Amino acid sequence: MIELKDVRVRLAERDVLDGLTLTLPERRIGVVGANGSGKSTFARLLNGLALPASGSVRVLGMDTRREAAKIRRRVGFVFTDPDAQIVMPTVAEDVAFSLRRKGLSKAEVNELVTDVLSRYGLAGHADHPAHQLSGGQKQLLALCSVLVLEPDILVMDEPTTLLDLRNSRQVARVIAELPQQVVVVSHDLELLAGFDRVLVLDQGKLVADGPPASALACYRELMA
Ligand SMILES: Nc1ncnc2c1ncn2[C@@H]1O[C@H](COP(=O)(O)OP(=O)(O)OP(=O)(O)O)[C@@H](O)[C@H]1O
Repeated sequence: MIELKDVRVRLAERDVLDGLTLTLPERRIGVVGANGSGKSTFARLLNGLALPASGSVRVLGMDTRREAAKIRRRVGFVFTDPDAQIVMPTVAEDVAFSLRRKGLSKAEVNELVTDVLSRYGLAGHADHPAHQLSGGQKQLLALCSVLVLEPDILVMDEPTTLLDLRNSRQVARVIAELPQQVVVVSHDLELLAGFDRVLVLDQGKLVADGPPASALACYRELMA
């Protein structure tokens, strides 16, 4: 559960989000809006990477201002650029690196890594250099490295921006099958069409909020 109460975010002496009051219990939540409308800032609010200047953000019952470290352990964040998230030389090592703080044995780590890579079609690439994967495979690897930690909530900032239609659809299928709550910032309207709820931001304000059909119609009108 995610709850925002009268949230305002200021960056460089400007309100980039304002007046956001939301309760988000749905499993698949999309966020759409023009460039610069505040979507990434909204995503960053959900794990305490951005903090409200006023109002409050509560995630899993915790206030992001007071318990950001705890929240970050339970909210997985997938950034737009997978290269920024890949830190180890090979695919398997990169996923294993995510598990370094879990205190698991080598065999347990190997089992979890093998399992997540095979679930997302990367098993054959386990020993390949991570930076030589295609853009889509890198995006899947970044997702694997977050999912292996079994977060309670997954936040994704434009997860299909770099992808062709086939890989976008693969990520859409992955998202559809995930058991946890997922919040996705995206310009990919095909992806968001299958979600439970879509928020439309414009100049830092929530201008539409509802099922994808009506929210995306509002977004299209805004962009016309
Ligand atoms: N660190 C920062 N310092 C100052 N201003 C910032 C900072 N980060 C973002 N902004 C500003 O806040 C506003 C919202 O940015 P944000 O990245 O949240 O928008 P967005 O909707 O995700 O945009 P896009 O679709 O282009 O990724 C923009 O005007 C941006 O210039």
